[in-house]
Amino acid sequence: MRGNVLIAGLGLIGGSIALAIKRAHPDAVMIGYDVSGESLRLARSLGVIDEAVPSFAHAACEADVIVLAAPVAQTEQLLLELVDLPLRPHVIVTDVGSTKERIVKQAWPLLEQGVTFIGGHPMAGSHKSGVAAARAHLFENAFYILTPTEHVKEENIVRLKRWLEGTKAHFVTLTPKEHDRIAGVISHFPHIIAASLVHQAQQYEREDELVSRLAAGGFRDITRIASSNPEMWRDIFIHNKDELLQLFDRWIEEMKKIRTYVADGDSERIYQYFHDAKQFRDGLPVRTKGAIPSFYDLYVDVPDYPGVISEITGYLAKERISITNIRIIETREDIYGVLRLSFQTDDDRQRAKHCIEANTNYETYVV
Ligand SMILES: NC(=O)C1=CN([C@@H]2O[C@H](COP(=O)(O)OP(=O)(O)OC[C@H]3O[C@@H](n4cnc5c(N)ncnc54)[C@H](O)[C@@H]3O)[C@@H](O)[C@H]2O)C=CC1
Ligand SMILES: O=C(O)C(=O)Cc1ccc(O)cc1
Repeated sequence: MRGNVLIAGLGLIGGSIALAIKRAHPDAVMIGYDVSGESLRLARSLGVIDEAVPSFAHAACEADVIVLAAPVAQTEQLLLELVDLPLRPHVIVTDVGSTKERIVKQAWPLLEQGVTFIGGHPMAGSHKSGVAAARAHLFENAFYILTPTEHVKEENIVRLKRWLEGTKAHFVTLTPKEHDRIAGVISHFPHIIAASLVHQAQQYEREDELVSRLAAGGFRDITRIASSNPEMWRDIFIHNKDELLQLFDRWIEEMKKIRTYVADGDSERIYQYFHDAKQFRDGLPVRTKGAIPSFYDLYVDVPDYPGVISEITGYLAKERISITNIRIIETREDIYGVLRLSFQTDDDRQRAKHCIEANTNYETYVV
């Protein structure tokens, strides 16, 4: 498809959407806007956008598709800015925010003006942020929720899906309320649990500094998302307050229940508790990418000679370090190294780094 695609907010998600759209529609002109001049420059130099613009309003009026990819509070502001602008009549406005009810509500004045707004949420990402972490394949196989209101014509939903087909995501239509309820359980609330576990460990560490030295394995796995962007999660919690308050209440009841089993030494119930959780979790559909992405990348500056990849994978295989993805990146001044290796866990990545450094003279980088 041809046309001007304006991405407002060039971070991890805006950048990844831009790359995915360009991959499927090479003739589209990708135009970027960001309040941060640095993000804008970086997006341009990484080739994530074709043009960087200083004015959102001006670019919006020339756009055929507008993707709002700022944090949710700023997305509300951007929606306000769009009201009363002389937008192109066929423009499709969408967003990528992690919450939907407040955003869709904020889009009502636009919808009433006859502008097509379709709320969106690609349900994949990372605890990383910024355009440097953007990938065209970030959303492959992930669910991409759309929350069109009844104002939106079916043909425009189809048109948006075509624009977004390079994401290779699976589109699912939900109401904004349904979205916020489900995202609350499986995405938002777990971030509070992860953060609270970290807080708890930090309090214990005041009594014994061994706590953080010994925190590894399971603790690191379950608390990975506590390293996410605090601003982004603050805004999500403010937006999805009602659902989250209910989740807090249910979680407290859940903790009381299992606490009683432990206090009573009720081994059968404790066993059953873990057993049932394992059964449900083991039955969850496995996706190669999506809600829990593997995002532990190591860049290796390798010389350009045949066999260099098998040399490196050979060293890793000897130490039984599994690689989840391997890719040669075109040499560019602003990308570290040329070989990108992805691992399932941070521990694997660290082991790989030591292994490569021990066996070769190649420089390794964790970005
Ligand atoms: N990080 C993740 O894993 C996921 C995030 N989301 C949603 O995507 C949106 C963006 O998140 P990320 O890309 O992770 O954040 P990010 O921090 O990587 O990027 C956000 C970008 O928006 C820019 N920005 C802030 N205010 C702006 C404004 N008023 N106008 C234009 N640009 C503005 C920032 O300068 C930054 O470059 C959020 O709404 C988030 O809820 C959705 C799915 C996954
Ligand atoms: O790091 C992770 O696994 C995430 O939790 C990614 C994520 C963050 C926000 C979303 O709205 C959707 C997915």
